Amino acid sequence: MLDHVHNQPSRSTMRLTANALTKRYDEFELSIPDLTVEPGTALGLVGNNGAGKTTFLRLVLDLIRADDGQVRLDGDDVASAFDWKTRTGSYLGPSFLIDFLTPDEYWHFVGQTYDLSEAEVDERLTQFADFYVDEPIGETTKYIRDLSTGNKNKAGLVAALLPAPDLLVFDEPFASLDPRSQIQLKELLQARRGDTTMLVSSHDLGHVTDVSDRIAILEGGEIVRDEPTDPDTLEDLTTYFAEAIRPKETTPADA
Ligand SMILES: Nc1ncnc2c1ncn2[C@@H]1O[C@H](COP(=O)(O)OP(=O)(O)OP(=O)(O)O)[C@@H](O)[C@H]1O
Repeated sequence: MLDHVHNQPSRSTMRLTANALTKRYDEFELSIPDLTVEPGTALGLVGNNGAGKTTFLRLVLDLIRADDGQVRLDGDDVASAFDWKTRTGSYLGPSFLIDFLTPDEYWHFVGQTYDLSEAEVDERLTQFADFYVDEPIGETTKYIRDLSTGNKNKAGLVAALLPAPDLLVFDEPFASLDPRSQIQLKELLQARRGDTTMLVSSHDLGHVTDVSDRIAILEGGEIVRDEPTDPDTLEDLTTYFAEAIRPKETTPADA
């Protein structure tokens, strides 16, 4: 879609809704009765190992099928519609990568799938030159399979950001990145706030708070808290998880 005043692609971000969403694995059940993420909102997902964060993100991306309910993006059920795929960038981990390609080859391959020309991909990659520093962008020679874990993740994160999608979905995007890259990634995500709907799962409470408008806590497959971020969010989250390992002391009056 073109913005005819500026002859540029017009910005439109995506609304995500989940209704009666259920996914079962043996003893585990993810159950999200009703969730809406408004266009341009960044939703952070936190929760202990096995809480269901990745399962939810995989359902959003139609990588697995729900047992009940659905995820809709701008009203379209992700399990049957296609349009959202060309408007979504995602990176859930190294299994997303094609590891017999170099990062440059991979980024151009991804660019083609989003109908970007070679020149557009090259132009867009310049914004990541300080972020992906293992080898200069445009001159990468190492195959993805030979990269360090952090550099693999950076190659995947660049590929997700490259198409400037309306929806970004990231699972543990800060994992294995060096501190400098973590700060740069935060800046890259913060620059898109308001323009892009984002789902970001992370165990780094500080980073996820910094890049999110809302934080949802998942516990045992359910969203047990979902609140806008504010200056107290990081402390509140830290207290929440600390209390899970050190339950509040009971006072004599409670006994
Ligand atoms: N393909 C599968 N087959 C069986 N069980 C699965 C499968 N995928 C996920 N699970 C189970 O679903 C539950 C939720 O897993 P999930 O990966 O969504 O959690 P998570 O919150 O992302 O955890 P982590 O923080 O460790 O990444 C776990 O009990 C997990 O074992």
